[in-house]
Amino acid sequence: MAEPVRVCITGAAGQIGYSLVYMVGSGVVFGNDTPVILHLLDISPMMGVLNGVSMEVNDCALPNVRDVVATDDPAVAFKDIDAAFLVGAMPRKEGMERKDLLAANVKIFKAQGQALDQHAKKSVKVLVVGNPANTNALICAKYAPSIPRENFSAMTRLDQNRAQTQIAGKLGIPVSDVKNVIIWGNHSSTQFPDLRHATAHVNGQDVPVYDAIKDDAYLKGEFITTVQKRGAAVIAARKLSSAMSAAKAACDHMKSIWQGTPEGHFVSMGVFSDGSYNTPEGVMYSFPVTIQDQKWSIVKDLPIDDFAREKMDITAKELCEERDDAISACQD
Ligand SMILES: NC(=O)C1=CN([C@@H]2O[C@H](COP(=O)(O)OP(=O)(O)OC[C@H]3O[C@@H](n4cnc5c(N)ncnc54)[C@H](O)[C@@H]3O)[C@@H](O)[C@H]2O)C=CC1
Ligand SMILES: O=C(O)CCC(=O)C(=O)O
Repeated sequence: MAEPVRVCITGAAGQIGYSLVYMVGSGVVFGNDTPVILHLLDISPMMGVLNGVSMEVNDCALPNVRDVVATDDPAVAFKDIDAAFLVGAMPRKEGMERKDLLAANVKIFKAQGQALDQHAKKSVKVLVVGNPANTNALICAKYAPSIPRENFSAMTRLDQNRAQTQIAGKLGIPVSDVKNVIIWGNHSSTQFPDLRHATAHVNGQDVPVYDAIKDDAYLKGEFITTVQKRGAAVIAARKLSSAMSAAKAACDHMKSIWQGTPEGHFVSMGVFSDGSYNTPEGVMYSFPVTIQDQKWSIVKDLPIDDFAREKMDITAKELCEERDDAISACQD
């Protein structure tokens, strides 16, 4: 068996945490041959609940879980960790946009960036889930200057999973037969779920989704708004934000980082823009990436038509505004 991987989950006493802790412990992310030591962080008033979560993980008798550390001290939670799921943050309520959370949540990510900088391994891979995820990831990386900024990413995998599922449902095929859907930009209602480069496995071959569905009005209209507004639809139905699906997407994202992407497949995640596709350099923009040896590369040179360009610019503008607001909130 490999050496244990130390994995921190923040907000571990919350909704997403409740599913995520189990999934990470089950071996689906780091591999069945890789033991994990779970570092669970939440705030002091939640320690009773967190201890209950910790008891339950132990009671799951998961062969991969070597130890569980439950704490309200970031210095303990981030000590020598290899991977972090930063979930702990306030979720939005009905009627709010995710950016309405910025002022409250961004300071958490400033403080956690500083703590990661001091206590985590320099090779730590940090996935930011707490909203607004792209901008929180940017702030977290900014305050952790000793950790390479490529090690930080923001979650748009839930949007990718939602988009794939919509298309699979429309075609009546398994979700695994839809590939290379792209989420561009922000994990917000301005995101652009793009099917121009996606394929579906139909009648024994991979065909472009546009050719398989043959309904441009749907693909450029209802499909996009359904994915953009899916988070709000779940809140309206459940009176709570997505949790099980968010935990699954977080596992998919970290598994892609840890285990790489299969040949010919790409996945979407928020990463630092290098200006690719004329996006603003330095914001955490969601791009299609491939991953090898735990390093991501933006998929280059995909053709972008006028329809896509306009949508990619709208979400870029929002990310620049969020970045500016976040930087001033951190100076207050
Ligand atoms: N990027 C994405 O696709 C998604 C992001 N989210 C976001 O994830 C976040 C968490 O959502 P839920 O688990 O539903 O919320 P929740 O309210 O059920 O749990 C959040 C937990 O974080 C804890 N927490 C708050 N401040 C903390 C801090 N400084 N350090 C450690 N823990 C802290 C809380 O005590 C609570 O236990 C929200 O911001 C939500 O909007 C949710 C779904 C999808
Ligand atoms: O929509 C929200 O604000 C909470 C959960 C989320 O980000 C999502 O479901 O996509």
